[in-house]
Amino acid sequence: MAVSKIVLSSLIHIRPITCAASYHTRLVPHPPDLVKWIKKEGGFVHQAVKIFPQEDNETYGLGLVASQDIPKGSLLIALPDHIPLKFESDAGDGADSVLVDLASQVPEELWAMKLGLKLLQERARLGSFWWPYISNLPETYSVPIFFQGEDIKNLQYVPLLYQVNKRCRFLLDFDQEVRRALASVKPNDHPFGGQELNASSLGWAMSAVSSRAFRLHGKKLAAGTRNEVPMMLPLIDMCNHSFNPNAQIIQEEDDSQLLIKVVAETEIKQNDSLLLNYGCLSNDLFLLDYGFVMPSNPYDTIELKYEGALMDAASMAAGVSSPNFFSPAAWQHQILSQLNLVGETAIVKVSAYSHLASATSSFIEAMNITSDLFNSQQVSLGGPDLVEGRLLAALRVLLASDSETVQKHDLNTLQSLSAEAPLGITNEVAVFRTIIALCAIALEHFPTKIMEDESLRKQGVSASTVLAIQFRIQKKTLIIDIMRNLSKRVKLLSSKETTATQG
Ligand SMILES: C[S@@+](CC[C@H](N)C(=O)[O-])C[C@H]1O[C@@H](n2cnc3c(N)ncnc32)[C@H](O)[C@@H]1O
Repeated sequence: MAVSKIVLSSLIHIRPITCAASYHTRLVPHPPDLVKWIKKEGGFVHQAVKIFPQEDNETYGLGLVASQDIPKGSLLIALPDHIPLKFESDAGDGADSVLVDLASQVPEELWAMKLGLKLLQERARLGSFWWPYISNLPETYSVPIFFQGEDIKNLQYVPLLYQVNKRCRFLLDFDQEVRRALASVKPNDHPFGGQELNASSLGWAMSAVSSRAFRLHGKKLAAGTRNEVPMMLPLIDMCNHSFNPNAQIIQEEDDSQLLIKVVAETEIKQNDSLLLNYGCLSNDLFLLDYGFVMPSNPYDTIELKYEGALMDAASMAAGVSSPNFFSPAAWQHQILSQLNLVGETAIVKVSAYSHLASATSSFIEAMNITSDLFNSQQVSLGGPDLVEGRLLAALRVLLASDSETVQKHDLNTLQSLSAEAPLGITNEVAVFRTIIALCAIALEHFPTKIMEDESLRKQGVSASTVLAIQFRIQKKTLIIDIMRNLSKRVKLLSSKETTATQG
């Protein structure tokens, strides 16, 4: 069996997520009242703020709702400094030093696991100060590390499959590290009160943190500045996400204590949910870290490999083929280097992933995908820029007929979509047609069509299958939207060209 399949089934077998489990279900059946606890600890909760199940979407789980109209600018929640759960590595007993050692083995990009260790420690500690908070956390998370193998395949999007596999692989390896570290620990120094951890409980903690922590200012440093520190904010983290939020988090210093507040950014009507903006993230990150997908996400992108053969195939399909894709002139090559689109950086990218290379390659073999995809440059389409500047500039330059016109422009102009046709209309049309063809190639790589996805989604499939299907529908819709947008631009440019010729 391929390593990846073991990876995936391990996570699933250790802590099965049964169909009955819902994202409403908390760690204990009747957890303490979070609002009462915050107030008892000196915090503030607006009298109209209530915890409520969000009924319109299964993955929403619980949320905060206004039980009456709340004027703009009102203080909704305030947490004194001792309530947020942070990983403070300078506290000093034996148990903490084991935790600090383990945390030091977590790669920076998986920072949520560091705070996750602290969360697990507090979850295991009898009489933990944070138990009223922790017992209110969801029992399960809808992130893809807990998907069945079939649903991981159902995502159909290689860059995300790669990230999911990377996280699963990390959790299995880290499970071993944790076991090794705990084997030699004295009972009094055991950071988890003698309880064993496994990949599944580590995955629970990592997901709890990635889906709920906020990065805010931490303690004051000697230089008077403050670091950005991830922290879990009880009650505040009951707010769901929107790109049009009606609430925002602010931090205030009060007698050198940091106070964390949530304030109404707009007027909030009775029965409206309190919504925060978690960030301008792609659906890959929303799904990996939070376990949901944003429909029509303006920050979603698709990743493509920048590679001569692919660009050539696309330009050929667009009817604008150029030998330059395989053998750029020296001046073109120089610009490609400035754009980081030749050889060297490919190696840097691969080495960043190299500790997971073996797991990844078997996963990718199992998925029938060539690992070559990760050996090349990634460029993106979509998001606010529509076309990543590096790709735009590379195509403009490679499809340009002479160096003189190109030399008239700086790299920023060449990378900008709003710089209208800097190398002439014919060049710009050829560039857009090539990108449209790239989109068509990307679309063909998905094994199913949107219509098939839609009908599958209606067939009473599991919540994680629905999520995987939603994810891939959004990616395909994004590609089609990019093609539409660029086609419009081509039409507009072509009509300008015709007018100019007729004139
Ligand atoms: C910070 S918590 C918010 C409180 C959470 N709903 C609960 O039940 O505890 C983030 C989680 O809420 C859900 N969520 C938040 N915003 C969402 C949205 N716009 N669409 C779907 N699910 C959302 C996701 O499950 C996400 O992982």
